Formats: sequence, C-alpha cells, structure tokens
Amino acid sequence: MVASTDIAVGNDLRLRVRGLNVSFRRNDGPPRQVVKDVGFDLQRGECIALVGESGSGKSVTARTLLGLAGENSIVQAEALELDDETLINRSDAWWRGVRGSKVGFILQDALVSLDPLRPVGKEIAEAVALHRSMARSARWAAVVELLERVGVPEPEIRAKQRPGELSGGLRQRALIASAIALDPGIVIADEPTTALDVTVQAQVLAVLEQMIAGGTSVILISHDLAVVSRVADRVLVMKGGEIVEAGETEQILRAPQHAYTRQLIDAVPSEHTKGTRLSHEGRVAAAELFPDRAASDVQGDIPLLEARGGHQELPRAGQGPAHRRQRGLVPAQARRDTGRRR
Ligand SMILES: Nc1ncnc2c1ncn2[C@@H]1O[C@H](COP(=O)(O)OP(=O)(O)OP(=O)(O)O)[C@@H](O)[C@H]1O
Repeated sequence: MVASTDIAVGNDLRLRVRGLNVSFRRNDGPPRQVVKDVGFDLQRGECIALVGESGSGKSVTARTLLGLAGENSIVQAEALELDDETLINRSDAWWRGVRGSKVGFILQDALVSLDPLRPVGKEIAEAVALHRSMARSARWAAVVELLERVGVPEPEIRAKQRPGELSGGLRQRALIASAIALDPGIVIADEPTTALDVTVQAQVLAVLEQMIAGGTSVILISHDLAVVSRVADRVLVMKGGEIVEAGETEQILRAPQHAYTRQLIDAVPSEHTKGTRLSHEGRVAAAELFPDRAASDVQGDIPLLEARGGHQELPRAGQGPAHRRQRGLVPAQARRDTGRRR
C-alpha cells in the first residue's frame, strides 16, 4: 500500500498529511476505521485529485481537513499540518477561524450549500464579515468583485438574487465565490461539477483552473476522470480507506500500476463503448488534450480516453495541467484576477 506520495518538500508546502487514521465510534461494537494511514503533501498552486469508489474514504479525508469529520469521529495522525500548524485536537472555535479563511470548500450542490432564503451576495458578505471587519459598502463592493472574478455576468444584479433564482452554473459560481471570499490557501472541491448541466461544467472547471494558476491549492474529489485529467496535477487513488496508488495524473491515468486503478479507468467510456457521446466539457477537454487532431474528431462520438494497445490515450508529456500553467496557457486576465501571491 502507498502510505505517502514522494514529493520534494519545498517552501511552498501548504498541507502535510502523514499516517492519517479516521474511525467512527459505534454503539454496537468497536470503532470502525474508514481512513487508514493516508499521507500526502499539497503544494501551493497544486491540485490533487482523490478518486476511488463510493465509500472509499475520500470525503471523510477531506472533511477531516475542515474539522468536520463528525462528532463520532476519532482522528489520529503522525502529522496533519496546515501551513506548519497542527490540525489535531483543535477546538470548535479554532476550526471556525480556519474554515473559510484558510481552507475553503465547494460542495456538490450549491442549492443545498447556499441558504435558499438569502440573496447570494448577502451570504457571501456574511462569510466575509465573520473574519474581517469592513464597512458595509466596502464589503458589498468586495462581493460584487468576487462574483465578477468567477465569471458571474451582471454581478450587482445577481448578488441580490436568491439561489433559486439563479441557474445551476451561476449558483455553483456563487458558491465558489463564497469559498474564495477570504482568499484561503486551500480549497476543497467535493464533486464540484457533478450536479451541473454539461454545458456549464467546462465554465466552472475554467474557474477552478484559474484559481489554481493563481496559487490556490485544490483538493478535488471527483468520479469523473475527464475532469481529473484536465485539472489535477496528481492523483491519489483510494480504496477501502487506503491510498492504493499515487502519482502524477498523466502517469497514473496512462500507466496505472494497481489493478483497482485500471478498473476505474476501464469504467470510463472507451473505444469499446463507441457511440457514447462526449459531454460538451469532454469535447472541450479533448480538444485541448489532442490539439493536433482535426476539430471534427472531437465533436462527436469519440471518447476522451481512447483505448489503444490496452491503455487509455491520455495527455502526452507537456500537455497536462501543470504544463498548461507553466506554458502560460491560462489566460493572463485570469492570472491577474486570481494571482495574488500568498
Ligand atoms: N459520520 C459518520 N459516521 C459513521 N460512518 C461514516 C460517517 N461518515 C462517513 N462514514 C462512513 O465512512 C466511509 C467512507 O465514507 P466517505 O463519505 O468518505 O466515502 P467517499 O469515498 O467519499 O464516497 P462517495 O464517493 O460516495 O462520496 C463510508 O463507509 C461511510 O459510510
């Protein structure tokens, strides 16, 4: 089993996790362990994807990093450090200070996460007010700027609307705005595009990519390997609470070593399931990943991950998310907008 990923520790280390174990107390027996000896590092401006079957411990791992593992949880670790501060045995008040300001979170369905009765701008403003004292007008201006930053058109008008009055894509962007309102170094995104119409998934992914390019570190939980291959620098594959494989996205998806990882990749539509149409987002990703292909090739019924010689066709060296960022392929405007160095 892979206990931790091999990565050089630099000055940009945001999060250090070593030997993380999470169990849940039960009334009818001994505690049940659901996260086992998990370890990884997260650098500034890096995106790590947690993938794995349902119940493999991805969300519990992520929730532990927000102090939300649950009342019945027992969290133990050799090291669990955010910007060199331990996250172990912290009070609820301490966590309230960390959530939002140091670690932001975006969950699957903004309709559930946002208060349906309050205008989205007001909710974001209140999140800001919890941590920063600011005049009301300055706070509102900051909210409008945030909504604009995540690509919400007519932000002054949208800020006054309730979640139910917004489309799914706008709601999710409002949620992202709320997650980054306090400029947290880390954002945890648990299936951030799953509940969205395919036509807006790509836009939301673009916002995530801009955040990462601007220095935010992201922990992405996703079942969608097309999303993972587009956004994540590294992948941790979880099974039964353990990391069974870890490495750079391209390497893991192109040449998985573990049988379980191969199963996950095989579950992605391939040439064998020809006729499966790519989502809009898939086509956008495919066009980016295979720029030398004729445009018509990525319009219709071809899969993003195409089976060839028993392996899936994935981004070649120099085409993954990290390389895209290094080569400045994230728009300059986006870098300016989100590029405050922390
Ligand atoms: N508060 C809790 N009390 C007891 N068991 C829990 C609690 N929260 C999660 N679990 C259990 O922990 C295990 C891991 O759950 P987790 O939500 O992390 O899975 P996951 O990999 O995120 O799955 P999914 O992809 O379906 O969200 C599951 O068996 C789940 O039932």
